[in-house]
Amino acid sequence: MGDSNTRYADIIIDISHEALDRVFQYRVPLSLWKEVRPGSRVFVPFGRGNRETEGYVVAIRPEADYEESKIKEILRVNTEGVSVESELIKVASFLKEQYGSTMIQALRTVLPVKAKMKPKEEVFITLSADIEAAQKLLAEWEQKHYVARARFLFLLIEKGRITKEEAVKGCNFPLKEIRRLAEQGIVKLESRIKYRNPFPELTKRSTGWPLNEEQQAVADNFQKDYDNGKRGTYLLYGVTGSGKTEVYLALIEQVLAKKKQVIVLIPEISLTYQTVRRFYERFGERIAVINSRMSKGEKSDACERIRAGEADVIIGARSALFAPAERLGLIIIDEEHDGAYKSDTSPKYHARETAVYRAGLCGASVVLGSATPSVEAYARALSGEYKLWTLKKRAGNAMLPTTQIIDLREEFKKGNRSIFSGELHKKIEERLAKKEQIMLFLNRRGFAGFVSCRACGQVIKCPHCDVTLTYHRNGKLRCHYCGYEEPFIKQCPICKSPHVAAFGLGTEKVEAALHAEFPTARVLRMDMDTTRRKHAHEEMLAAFSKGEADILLGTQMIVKGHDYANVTLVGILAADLSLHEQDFRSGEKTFQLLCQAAGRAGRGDKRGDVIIQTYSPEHYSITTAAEHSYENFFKEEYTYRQLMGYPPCAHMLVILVQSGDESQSVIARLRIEKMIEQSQVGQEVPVQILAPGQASLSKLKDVYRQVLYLKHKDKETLLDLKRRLEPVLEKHPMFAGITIQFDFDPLSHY
Ligand SMILES: Nc1ncnc2c1ncn2[C@@H]1O[C@H](COP(=O)(O)OP(=O)(O)OP(=O)(O)O)[C@@H](O)[C@H]1O
Ligand SMILES: [Zn+2]
Ligand SMILES: [Zn+2]
Repeated sequence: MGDSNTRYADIIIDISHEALDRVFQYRVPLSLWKEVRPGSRVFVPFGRGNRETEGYVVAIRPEADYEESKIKEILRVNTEGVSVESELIKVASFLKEQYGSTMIQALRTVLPVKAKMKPKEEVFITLSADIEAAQKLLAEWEQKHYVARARFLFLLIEKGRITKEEAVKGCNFPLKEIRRLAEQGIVKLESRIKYRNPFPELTKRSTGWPLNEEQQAVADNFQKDYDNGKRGTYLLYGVTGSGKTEVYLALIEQVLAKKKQVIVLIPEISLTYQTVRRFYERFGERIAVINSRMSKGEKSDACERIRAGEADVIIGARSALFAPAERLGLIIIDEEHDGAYKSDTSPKYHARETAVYRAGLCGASVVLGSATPSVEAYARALSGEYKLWTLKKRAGNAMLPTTQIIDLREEFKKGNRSIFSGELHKKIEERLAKKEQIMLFLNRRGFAGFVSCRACGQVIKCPHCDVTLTYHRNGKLRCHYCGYEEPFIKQCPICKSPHVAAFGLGTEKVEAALHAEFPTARVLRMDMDTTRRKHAHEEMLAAFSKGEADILLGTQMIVKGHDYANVTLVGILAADLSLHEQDFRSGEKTFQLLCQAAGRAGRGDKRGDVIIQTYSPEHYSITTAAEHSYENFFKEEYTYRQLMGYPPCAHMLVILVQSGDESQSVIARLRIEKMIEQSQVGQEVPVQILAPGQASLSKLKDVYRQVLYLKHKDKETLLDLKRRLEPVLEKHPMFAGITIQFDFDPLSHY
């Protein structure tokens, strides 16, 4: 055990991704105990000459990993100003603590990418003359035997764009000559810096729409708090099409006026031209976009601009939360309910909580926006932890669509074996005749083989867990929460119908049905298959928005934040697929999908219709979505979570145990289970342990996965348990070669 009079600090010297594996240990002198914390900047003797070098403290420990006599001491703390790195290291420490991971994993998550060398400025040459003129010129030059010149022009015509090197070195055509061609308007020279603004053709508009009354009230409220120095977390709950983006733009303007920076998080899939251009139109060159398709160099460049303060509106997906903004004043999280805000690799952090933590460190506010807030966020808004803003009406003249629920069991009884109910069929024909557009949405979640009865809609569930059983290749039905199993009987337990089957309905099948029933309709199918190619997703949406198709058919990916004025019918083909996922959040996910999908209808001047086809017309997720009533949905859902002890009413910690050896993974899981059980003896309210054994994804890339679920109403109790467990898991010989991951309040099942 460590002497209680010693304290050690893990320090990183070179703060870049590449060097992150290397942590150096130093002793913290007693006089510095108070000051030295994760994130502190300190000076230490480093290297052979013990040069005084600056480093960052990333962790404090009571024990040393090396021989005591070899450990050097920290010299002093750098108190000059706070650096954004210090802040991000504190965030990493929070991630490790709250979500469970190693400090290195946490640091790699938060620290900005630094490319070793900044990318050189590259000069590109493109044609400015039209292609026919260029070809004529090429023929002329070839005739005159202008070899270099002709070679250059030929290459340019072929490739459309070449680099200066290709021209000068490859074609032996001097830069001086290229410049002359540019002066004559034949070619154009462009420097690579241009990529910073992907929308050079857009001109900055100074103002947007004048805000309507509801929007203005929100903007005023924020301004008042901000001016009074009040910072906090706000939940902007605004129905689909209520103009939340316009509100964000107004809030950003207020914060920029205070010379602060803003981070705007958008789900990756919505990070499209359509959304980003609205920010460009308002803020022009002050924007930096960070997305996962960027190269390391581009990311590093964006980070440099942010740190230098050249860019002060940062837009990106989840990881943009860690942008090195030194003057951060506001973090906006759009579509706050989206599952993509939770990381699926360690540390499995949630951007919402992490944003609130980071904002707290630097005196920023957080605005969460959604038409269908997560149960977590709304519960916190009701409890007063967040401030709630509501937009009840659609912006402009648009009205919320009318919604009709169609019971697919009735259709089956009537003898309709088509994918489309009679009502939906009729409405599709009407829209085609009127040249209005249609979106058909296929709920593909929970596709993985839940079993239901086509005659009565009954879904086969676990008797202990209120989740669906899933069909396994071994011919059994299984519960992924508790491990319960039963044989698959091809007869409905309720109505005795033999039409019991693992459910499945693919987009291709629907497309074929559309062609058969509506032969003249132009159909655009959007799913994982048709959008694999880069930019395919955006191109298809653009084509649909230009009216190049009558029907857009797709999965989840078509529901996100699109704004098409001509869409007046939205059909949801099988609304309940996601209801039967082996997941306590399935009711919430279904409600969100339905509302967001329905929200695409009638956003222009014409009122929209929504048809929801389902086998569970009485389920509250479906009825409340049809009423556009988030409040009613929330009441039902919250009661259910309370009853079952699910988040946010209680907390859940998943421990995932992985090993290449099956029996080792089982033994390790059993060992942990025993340790936890023993630790709970005598506890007034013990942690509840659910141990289904193998995860539903029981083997992944030859790694066996065992899982434990821990439940307790106090988050602290679970965090404390994790804290006590971690050092044991690290050192105990039983866990050598075993990977153990934590997931706090999971968003998906294991
Ligand atoms: N004050 C306003 N006056 C007129 N039109 C507006 C106003 N504010 C927003 N709009 C328009 O209303 C439409 C919906 O706005 P926006 O996309 O911001 O809504 P949203 O709340 O983000 O919707 P969703 O959650 O469905 O994505 C847009 O076309 C927008 O230009
Ligand atoms: Zn069960
Ligand atoms: Zn039945």
